[in-house]
Amino acid sequence: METSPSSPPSPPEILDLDSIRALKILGKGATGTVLLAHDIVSLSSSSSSSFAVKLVHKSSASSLRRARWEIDVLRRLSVDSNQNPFLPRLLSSFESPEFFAWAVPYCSGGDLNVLLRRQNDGVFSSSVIRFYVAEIVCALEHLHSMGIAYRDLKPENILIQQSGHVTLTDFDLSRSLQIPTRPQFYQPDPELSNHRKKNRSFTRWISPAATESNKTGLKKTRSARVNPINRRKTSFSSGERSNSFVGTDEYVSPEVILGDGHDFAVDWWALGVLTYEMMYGETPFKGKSKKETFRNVLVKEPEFAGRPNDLTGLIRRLLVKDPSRRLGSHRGAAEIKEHPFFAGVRWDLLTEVLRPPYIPLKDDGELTVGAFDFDVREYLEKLRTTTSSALSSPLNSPPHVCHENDPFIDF
Ligand SMILES: Nc1ncnc2c1ncn2[C@@H]1O[C@H](COP(=O)(O)OP(=O)(O)OP(=O)(O)O)[C@@H](O)[C@H]1O
Repeated sequence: METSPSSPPSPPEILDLDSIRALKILGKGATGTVLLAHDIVSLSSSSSSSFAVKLVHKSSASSLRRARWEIDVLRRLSVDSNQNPFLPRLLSSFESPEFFAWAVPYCSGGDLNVLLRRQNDGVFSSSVIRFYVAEIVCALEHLHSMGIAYRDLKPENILIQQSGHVTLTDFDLSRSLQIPTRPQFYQPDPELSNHRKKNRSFTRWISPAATESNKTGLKKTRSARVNPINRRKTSFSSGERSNSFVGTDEYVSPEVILGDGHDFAVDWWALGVLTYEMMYGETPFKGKSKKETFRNVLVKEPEFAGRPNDLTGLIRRLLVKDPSRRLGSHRGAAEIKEHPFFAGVRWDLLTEVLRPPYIPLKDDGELTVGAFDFDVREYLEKLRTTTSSALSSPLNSPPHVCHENDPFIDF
């Protein structure tokens, strides 16, 4: 059974659109536009005073519902006891009859998809994969412990903070599910929390070519949503499962395609696809068409070049088609953390790693306040009066291509 979020924390600050200016468009997805903005009242031109503002037009019942839900999740993540270093928090929000706008911390390093494509051979080394996957596991563990299945894990939704650590973004497809009551599901390892030493093991650098931030384009490259091939009506057999059909086709799990209901294990499947993509530069089940991709997801076993090792072993265990046998399905993230690929990882010290694989350059010129900034209200007015596909930005960014085949009927 789906659960409604627990009682909302105290309301965050209202985002005052008259006191902010936008510096550039950071990205456009199916539902929203994300701007880099700064507060003109604070009079500071440093990048640390900048933040990201997501704008969503209430163009349909589904965009309204999804934006409300995303703000709700962010609000819950902002409560002191729920804050996590790999998840965003809500800085402020604003709602008009036509729009939602909300501010979250700015991640200056772009997304993992762009970073991966900029590597010479389009792949990460296993130590870099270990670093990123470890942080993503912690983020998912935290969401699951709050009863939230993320359901949209893919490289485009993993942002790199100025510190080099990751942040998950885009919670509009996430969903509240009942937290499993299995013993030890979310028990942290008491051994780990006793030690607080610095860990410098992840010191490998990524190609310098990656130090440019996302300049390859503004829209997400592969954010096409999947079409339902089987949209059975909800038939929950247990309170922990959801039947809505969501995700991105190459990342979608077998149980979602089959419409059998799904739970937190969908995130561990997507983690397997993501890890495979970081290792080989391509996803394991991609076909020539969506239909072929789904068929592959259902019947094809992932192919691994080279000798088996801990990394391929981890991926294999995550890409088990039966969700009840998949790594993570019984004791959650604890099972994944115990996998030999992570041997030696100090889970409690991830944020203290001094040199993550890639640290974005500090102000690379994009944040020159006053040079190109534009009025957010004027931009909203343009959004209102122009169809999304015809809209061009004040900074001549490419037109937004919308990939949506709205899968949210059940949402
Ligand atoms: N905090 C942030 N810092 C920097 N860039 C960001 C931030 N939040 C979002 N972006 C950029 O904006 C893009 C779109 O953001 P987001 O995924 O939230 O939008 P969306 O409309 O919900 O996308 P989707 O089509 O997947 O639903 C991201 O891929 C990223 O490039």
